[in-house]
Order: sequence, then structure tokens, then C-alpha cells
Amino acid sequence: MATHTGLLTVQVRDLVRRYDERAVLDGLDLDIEPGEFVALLGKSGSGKSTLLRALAGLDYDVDGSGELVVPANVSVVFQDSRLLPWARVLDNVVLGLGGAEERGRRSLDEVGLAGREKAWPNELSGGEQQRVALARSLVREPQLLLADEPFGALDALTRLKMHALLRKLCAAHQPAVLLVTHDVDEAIVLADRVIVLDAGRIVAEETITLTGSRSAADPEFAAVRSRLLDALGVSV
Ligand SMILES: Nc1ncnc2c1ncn2[C@@H]1O[C@H](COP(=O)(O)OP(=O)(O)OP(=O)(O)O)[C@@H](O)[C@H]1O
Repeated sequence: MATHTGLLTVQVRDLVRRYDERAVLDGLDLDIEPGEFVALLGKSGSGKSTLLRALAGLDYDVDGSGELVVPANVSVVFQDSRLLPWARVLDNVVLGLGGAEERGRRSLDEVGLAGREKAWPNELSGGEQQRVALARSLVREPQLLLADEPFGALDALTRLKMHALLRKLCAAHQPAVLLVTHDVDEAIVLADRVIVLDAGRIVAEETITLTGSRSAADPEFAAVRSRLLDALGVSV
């Protein structure tokens, strides 16, 4: 059930989610403030997508318990764009929002796709399709944006462009964000706070105080990366 608190955008207390009696989330606590960008790292199978699905309300049939407060207006972006292949780009963006064509056009302009309104999804590159998915999410002005490895399938150069775009969009729309990623550098570049999930709980947290373009060459960047890799059990 979705509830809006006004104080915190997300409030998770003692969240448990089980598959076949195995606790994948094991008493997890998490707060996200309005407009805060949180990146979630964790080994494969640590429960990142399970947490995201719980926040998105997409796991109503899963066994578990705990307190979960999320806003009413949540958008989700996945690794694949999940556009409807039989609907043109603009129609995908405004799907279900009667009479929102002008807003949809503005959203497409914001993601750099002005002029592509009438294109079919399969006429776009993977990166362009993810831009449409972002436009579709943000045109709804969500209080919370959940993103599950949204750039995971893109090449390195396109990823960098998408990082810049996402930062710009978040500055303009100011949703709270929970971004699941495997990429430690992506987490540091984008987030206000990076958390690490292990064995169903948050085991490490870094508040990112780097300013400007957040260069990996910055010694502070390297120090944060090293602590996060440590928490992930990766020795370098
Ligand atoms: N529907 C399901 N039925 C049974 N087990 C599941 C189901 N969904 C997830 N799991 C299990 O829960 C655990 C956590 O899965 P989850 O997808 O949340 O991990 P993840 O951290 O997102 O992994 P990855 O980084 O590989 O995407 C895994 O062991 C997975 O096999």
C-alpha cells in the first residue's frame, strides 16, 4: 500500500522478503529524503531487484513482512526500455495520460529526442529507447524514480551521455531516486548517497561529498571507490 509522509519520500522498516523460506531481504531499513539520489550496489543475488520491486509494489504475492512507506506517484525504469512496439514514441511517453501530448513533446525535447515523436520504437537505438523510457517516467513528475540498471545494456560512451542526461533531468524534476547498479563508478558519479546490500541488509553507506564533475582521477573519488569495493568484497 502506498502512503505519503511529507517528511521522507521512502521509509522502510524491518523489511523481510522470502523466497522458498529463504530471506532475501532480512530486516532491512532504508530512508530516502525528497529529491535525494541513492544508488544501491550489491553482489549478484543480494536482493537489489527484490527491494526495488517491493518499493514499486510489484511483489504483492511474495512472502514477507515489514513497514514500507512510499509515495503515491512512483515511476520505474528497467534495463530494457519496455516500450510498446506498436505505439509511436510520443504515444509511448503519454500512455495513459489523456491529453498530455504537449507535456510529452516537452519531455522528449528534454531527453534530446525532439522531432522523433512519430518514430516507432524499433527505429531508435538502445540509448534512444532508454531516453524515451526516461521521458515516459518523468512526464509523470514522480516523487520517486526507481531505476533497475537502466544503463546496463548500453555501450560505455552512451552510458556516459546517459549519466549526464540523468543528472540534468534529476536537477530539473527533483524526484527522489533509487538506482540499482553494478557499476561502482556510476554510483559515485550520480548519487548523493551510495548504499551496499549484502545478505538482505544494508552493510555500508557512503555520502558523496564530491562536487563538480566528479572525476575518477580525484583522490577522494578513489578513496570512496575503494571503500565501496571493500564492502562488496572485491579486493583490488
Ligand atoms: N521469483 C523468485 N522466486 C524465487 N527466488 C527468487 C525470485 N526472485 C528472486 N529470487 C532470488 O532472490 C535472490 C535475490 O534476487 P534479486 O533479483 O533481488 O538479486 P539482485 O541483487 O537484483 O541480483 P542481480 O544483481 O543478479 O540482478 C536471488 O537468490 C534470486 O534467485
